[in-house]
Amino acid sequence: MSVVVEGRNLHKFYRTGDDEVFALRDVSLDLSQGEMVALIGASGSGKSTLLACIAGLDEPDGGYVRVAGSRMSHRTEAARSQLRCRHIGMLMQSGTLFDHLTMFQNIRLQQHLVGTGEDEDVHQLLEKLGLGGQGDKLPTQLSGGEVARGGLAVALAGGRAVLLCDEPTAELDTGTEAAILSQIHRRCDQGAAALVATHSEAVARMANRAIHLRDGRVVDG
Ligand SMILES: Nc1ncnc2c1ncn2[C@@H]1O[C@H](COP(=O)(O)OP(=O)(O)OP(=O)(O)O)[C@@H](O)[C@H]1O
Repeated sequence: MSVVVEGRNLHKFYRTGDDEVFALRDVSLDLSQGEMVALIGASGSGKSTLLACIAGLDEPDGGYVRVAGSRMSHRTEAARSQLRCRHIGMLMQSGTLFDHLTMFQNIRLQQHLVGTGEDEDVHQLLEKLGLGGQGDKLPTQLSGGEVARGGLAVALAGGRAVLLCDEPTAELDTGTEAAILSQIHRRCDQGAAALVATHSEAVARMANRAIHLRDGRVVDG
């Protein structure tokens, strides 16, 4: 299977006052089509920073990221956004849905950004995630578990090649966790690559392999 995300020698540090925090130290990784990879590490080990650098939401201070053959890092914000919209679906703990749009409209917006337009059936996507009949509701009218599944619907919309998930099942009941994981897994079976930052053993068990981070470095198990 071909490599869709390539991260090489990534370094990232944050400066707060006189202090520097090294969030990533020489991190390299490949994600290939069809694989679900768990990103595991203690709080503060650099998981969110790595996801942000891959997604082009942040720039690494050293090294580079390529997504679907195009350079993501060290480009203008507009170029990074365009590449992200086209190739990356993101599932965060919060903030992936627009509160003033219904679930249906949230998904349509993503499809529009990806350019898949009317090809994909929104009702079917909602149905698959157990949200049939919730399409006309605003995210604020849904439960926590429904919002989480709605976030996944948005991440899956448009059939993008890469899924980046940051603690997608934290604080969810086991039923919702299982529903979300099985949909991520299914999308990988269809050819996507997923990187899932997690503390959850259930996620780690379901993944094809795991990348462990400690103090910003990739370590063995
Ligand atoms: N904007 C920032 N400014 C300063 N330091 C930051 C910033 N963002 C992250 N850090 C620091 O960088 C390190 C890595 O943080 P990061 O959020 O990537 O870890 P994480 O593994 O995702 O943690 P968690 O599991 O708690 O979400 C931590 O030491 C954190 O305090």
